[in-house]
Amino acid sequence: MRKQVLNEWGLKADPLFLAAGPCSAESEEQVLETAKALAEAGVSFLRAGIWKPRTRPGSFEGVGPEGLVWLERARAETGLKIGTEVAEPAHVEACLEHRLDVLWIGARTTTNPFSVQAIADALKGTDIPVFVKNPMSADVALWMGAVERLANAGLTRLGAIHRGVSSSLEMRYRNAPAWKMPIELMRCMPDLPMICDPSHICGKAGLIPAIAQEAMDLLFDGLMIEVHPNPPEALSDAAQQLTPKQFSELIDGLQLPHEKSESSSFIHRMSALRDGVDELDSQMLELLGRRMDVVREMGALKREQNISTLQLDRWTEILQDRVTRGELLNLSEPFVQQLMQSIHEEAIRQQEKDRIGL
Ligand SMILES: C=C(O[C@@H]1C=C(C(=O)O)C=C[C@H]1O)C(=O)O
Repeated sequence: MRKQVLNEWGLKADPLFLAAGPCSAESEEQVLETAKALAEAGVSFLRAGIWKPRTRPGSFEGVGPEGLVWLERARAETGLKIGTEVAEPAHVEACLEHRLDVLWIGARTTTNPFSVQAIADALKGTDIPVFVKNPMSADVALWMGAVERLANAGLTRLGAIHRGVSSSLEMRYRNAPAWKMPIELMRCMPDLPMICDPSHICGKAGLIPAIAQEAMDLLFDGLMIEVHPNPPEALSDAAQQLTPKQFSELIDGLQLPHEKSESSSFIHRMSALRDGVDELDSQMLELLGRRMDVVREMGALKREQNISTLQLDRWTEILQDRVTRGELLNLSEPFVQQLMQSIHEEAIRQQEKDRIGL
């Protein structure tokens, strides 16, 4: 259904919505060469950064409005639709002047509601499709807020792009995939088209196919992928851009799963397994409830003796022990850590609730 909406906006989404093109427009030749190579690959729109927000100054910051002329020429020569990232009202005005087909708001901009509101105001009276990338931090409310600001400005053709979140703990990827964020947005805004940007999650070309496939398995409607005719020479994000050939191979190799099956044996077997999960979840919740009963009793004892709620040595010992036990049960360290941290936070809340009367 979300794919159908994209098709209605004139953005080809069958079987997949695909946005591809260079991280940055660098020269007219580079834009045209990429566009021609992608015209055959069934992409929904040609993407190219015109204004590049870089982490530190001094690196290539985009060619500016001149690049919009190159995009228009690419559209005229190939028939591809064209889109770029906007970060401020002046960008919006320039893009509307050059009749871009699609815009997106980048992760850094989504982080700031002032910027998003200024863009929404500049877009009032138009109904150009706008995609909102997730904010840099794992904050779904900010992401939803940006979509809502655009909707409140009267825009109806809205979508989301997931590009991962920065994390000091993530070693493998440039940005942690943090799939729970787009999944939560899909749950809260089920009609919003949801695209994945594996280029920014991965940061390295070689990792992109696996993440693109994972996005398909998680019901994303499409992909936005950086493609450059000569990635090593790219002026920005050289390591994560694919050649047009690599892009086509990636798309050809994707498996597109269905959400539901008609097979009665599958339905029957899944239903039995789901009953098992329901039962285990119910036992798990009961155990957690009992754990909290014990925790509250400890809280009462501490209160009587004026002992601190937080017991750092005990907590450190618990965390280490549970991670080790989890590994024996095939549970990953980050998962057990997060689980135990959530449980500990609730334990503190329960003990403090009795203590400070919250
Ligand atoms: C339950 C206690 O209080 C806190 C909660 C803990 C827990 O949930 O396991 C551990 C240490 C304390 O920070 C305790 O002191 O043992």
